[in-house]
Amino acid sequence: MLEGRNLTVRYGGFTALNDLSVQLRSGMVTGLIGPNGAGKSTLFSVLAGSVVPTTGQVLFGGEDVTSRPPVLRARLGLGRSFQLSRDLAGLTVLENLLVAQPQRVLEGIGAALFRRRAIKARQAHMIEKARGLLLRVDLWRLADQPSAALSGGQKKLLDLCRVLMLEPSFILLDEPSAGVNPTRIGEITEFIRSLVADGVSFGMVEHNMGMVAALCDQVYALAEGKLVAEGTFQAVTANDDVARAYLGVGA
Ligand SMILES: Nc1ncnc2c1ncn2[C@@H]1O[C@H](COP(=O)(O)OP(=O)(O)OP(=O)(O)O)[C@@H](O)[C@H]1O
Repeated sequence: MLEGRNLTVRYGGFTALNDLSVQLRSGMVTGLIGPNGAGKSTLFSVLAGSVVPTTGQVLFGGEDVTSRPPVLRARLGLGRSFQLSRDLAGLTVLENLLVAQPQRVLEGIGAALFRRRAIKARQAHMIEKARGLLLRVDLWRLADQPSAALSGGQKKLLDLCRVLMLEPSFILLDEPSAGVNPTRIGEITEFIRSLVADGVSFGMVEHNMGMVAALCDQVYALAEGKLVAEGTFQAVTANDDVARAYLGVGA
């Protein structure tokens, strides 16, 4: 489980998150929804480790990770999506996955003798892993193409495959439907579903309510840095306070 306890984030005098607590349970997909400026991205960043909360705690699998940066959270099995960066856009589809793996440096005198063989074996293993993932999302046929040539939806799938190279147990997704042609959103939804069936848990910030309805087992609705409602998609969207928050009407 990924848990945020009493999270507050202040930027100068502005409170972006106000004593907010969430529990993103294992084995399911949790959606973080709310109108613009509600604090979703801030909460995502705090859970992922790129923002340290002013007060409050983040626990992953019961361990306090509040001040651990994303790279250390990744080692514990917490992955997060990144938009395709300009650096990676110049690489091929396959290369994008091969750079995802952190280098494991072999140490010691004896290790030096075996290093070259170990690196070769490791590369072969990574290529096999990347191939398996790319086959699942129908991108293997484009393995040697520059990733910049992919469609918005294909880039999202590639982005997700890059996260999966690190074999996380829990993945945070920042707007998986953003920049994707609406007719292709179903493919991303299906891939996430298949990963949940494999045992991967997800938390996602998402504006597309169709995708939230199709994927999320539990939903947290935020407004003005606070929690407005939590529960199933149906329960949360039927909540009057949530409706008011989206309409911008004072409670
Ligand atoms: N680094 C920052 N410095 C100052 N204010 C910030 C900073 N980051 C976010 N904010 C403010 O905190 C509030 C919450 O922003 P956040 O991006 O978390 O909202 P959001 O729910 O993700 O919105 P959107 O759906 O528009 O992305 C906003 O009013 C925003 O202007």
